[in-house]
Amino acid sequence: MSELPVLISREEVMRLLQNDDLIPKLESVLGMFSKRNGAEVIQPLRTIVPLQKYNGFLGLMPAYIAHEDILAAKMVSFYQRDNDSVLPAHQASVLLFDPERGNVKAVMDGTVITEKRTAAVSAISSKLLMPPKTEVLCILGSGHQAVSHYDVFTQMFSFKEIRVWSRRRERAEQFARDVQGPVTVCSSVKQAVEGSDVIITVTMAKEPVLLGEWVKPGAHVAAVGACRPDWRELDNALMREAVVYVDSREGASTESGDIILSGASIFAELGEVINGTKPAQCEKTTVFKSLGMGIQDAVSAKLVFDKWKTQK
Ligand SMILES: NC(=O)C1=CN([C@@H]2O[C@H](COP(=O)(O)OP(=O)(O)OC[C@H]3O[C@@H](n4cnc5c(N)ncnc54)[C@H](O)[C@@H]3O)[C@@H](O)[C@H]2O)C=CC1
Ligand SMILES: O=C(O)C1=NCCCC1
Repeated sequence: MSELPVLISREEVMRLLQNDDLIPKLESVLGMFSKRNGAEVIQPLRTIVPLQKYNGFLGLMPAYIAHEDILAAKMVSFYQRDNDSVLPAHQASVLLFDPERGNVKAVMDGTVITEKRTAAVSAISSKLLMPPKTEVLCILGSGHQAVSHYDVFTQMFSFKEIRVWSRRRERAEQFARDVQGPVTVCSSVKQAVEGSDVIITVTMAKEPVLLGEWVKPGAHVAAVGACRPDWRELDNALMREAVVYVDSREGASTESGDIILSGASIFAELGEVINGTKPAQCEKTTVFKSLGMGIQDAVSAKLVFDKWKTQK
């Protein structure tokens, strides 16, 4: 009989999953994915179960990475909650399997994995696509992803100024108190965005909050929210003027309202830039439209499990 799976808590995932280990693994798997070798990386389009009654969704995200022999599946629920709801917007678990035997080796918190790997991928997009001289970082939204993005961006880059905007100013002020280091709280998106070199959108908006007319030519936008085909964070002007990069063409063409509804064309996947088969057009305004991928969760879960084994 196979052994029972180990349970790895949120706190342990938080401690064990470090950006220094995570970023090279993500770069490598994104590159592998973009080679479209179906025997090497298997990641079906995520299945979404809408929960209309509760204004929510359940996403199922399996993946297999052959040369590292990683088989994993994340289940993630996400909800459009009222501003004052005490319930979390996103919750996730990751199952890590033994690919040979088929048993589950570990069940671990996937919420922290989602926060950290999403922010790490945005940091990779910025490393590749931001303008050579970057001084101002702008974060639109002040929730969980805002915090994880702040953490990895301040670890990897040095900005002269970091700005935050949130629908409610007091949330942006709370964010500024919670993070380590100075943050300018802005009263409008326009004020936050104008003059920024890197802009991160991490909101639950369904309509555009970021307008192209405010964006400095040559800036890089990491667009993380709006993960449904009828949701938007960016307006048509920005989507059509910028050079658009994505994590997965299939994912973006199916799930991203910013891409589908604007009619913008996708220039490249991040993995193609990593592989050197498509250029990083840093001199132009660039948008990285992130949707999230099962392979990102799979490499994260394997890192957590391997570290957990050495430390138990
Ligand atoms: N691309 C990816 O891989 C992933 C994307 N996401 C997406 O990232 C976004 C942020 O996620 P979390 O930080 O975990 O959520 P959260 O609930 O912690 O924070 C959401 C933020 O959006 C703001 N917001 C809500 N409705 C808004 C509106 N109509 N206009 C402007 N701001 C609004 C809230 O005030 C809050 O600051 C969500 O859209 C989520 O679905 C989350 C996980 C992975
Ligand atoms: O990749 C993920 O995980 C998610 N992406 C879109 C929104 C929910 C979680």
